Amino acid sequence: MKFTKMQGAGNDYVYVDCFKEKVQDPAAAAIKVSNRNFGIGSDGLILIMPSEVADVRMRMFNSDGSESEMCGNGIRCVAKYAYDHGIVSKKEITAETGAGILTLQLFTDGGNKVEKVRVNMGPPRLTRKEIPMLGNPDEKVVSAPLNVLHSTFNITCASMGNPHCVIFVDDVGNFPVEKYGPIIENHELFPRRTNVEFVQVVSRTEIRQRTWERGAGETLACGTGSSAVTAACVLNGLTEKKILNHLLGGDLEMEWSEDGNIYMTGPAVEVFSGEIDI
Ligand SMILES: N[C@H](CCC[C@H](N)C(=O)O)C(=O)O
Repeated sequence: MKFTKMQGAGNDYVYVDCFKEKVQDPAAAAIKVSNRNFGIGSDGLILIMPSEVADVRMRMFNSDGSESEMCGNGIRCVAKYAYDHGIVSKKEITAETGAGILTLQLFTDGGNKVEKVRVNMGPPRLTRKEIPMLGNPDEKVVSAPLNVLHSTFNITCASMGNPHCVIFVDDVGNFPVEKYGPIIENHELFPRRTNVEFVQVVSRTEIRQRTWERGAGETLACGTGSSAVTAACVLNGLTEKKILNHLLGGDLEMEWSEDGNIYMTGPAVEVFSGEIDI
């Protein structure tokens, strides 16, 4: 199988061009290629596929083999791959994902390669039934208490096609993400598990985020997570609607626009290509 390794803000995936390649068992392939000792090393596997309703289609598998509806850092890399490798020739493209059809705007460098992508991530879905979460299906979850081990956290939850649970902390750099992340990911409140974002508010326009991803553990960045966090910051009255988010692997520019959609702008980088037996 031919592949291309790409990363967006340090959130790295193995990308396969399914305009050319066929992947029989993507869940098994994701587990194999993601392994950082016995495989290529990545947070998961992303398939770049033809679509009947958009310019390109993305399917995304976590490093544990589970499939997610959406991946924010991944969709920017899919757009870069599609443009740089001649699948599309426009700078505004559409992509079919498990979270619907998204519109992306591509920004190129001097060599006409994509270096930055702005994605309309759509609106945050805020009710329990949309996330999904147990409890009153039509209720929003904004700063609701959740007991974990011997601590109580106030959680704000949103779906960007995939589920997110946002928790504000004082010192995100020293927060024990590995201790609380997996317990919240697998908490009975979330029937499809959840991604967990820990966030420190720096100012009305700047935040820091660390992410415990469903199916992958702590990663250097999460684009859908950053979108859910943007909504959570505003819903809790902590920031403006336009913020700069510092993640472990880089920065994302975020905006919850007046049109109700969340816009994410960030880098997309091709690292190397190769072939692997699967
Ligand atoms: N890192 C990705 C999200 C992966 C989400 C995945 N872990 C899930 O199961 O939903 C992003 O940039 O949006």
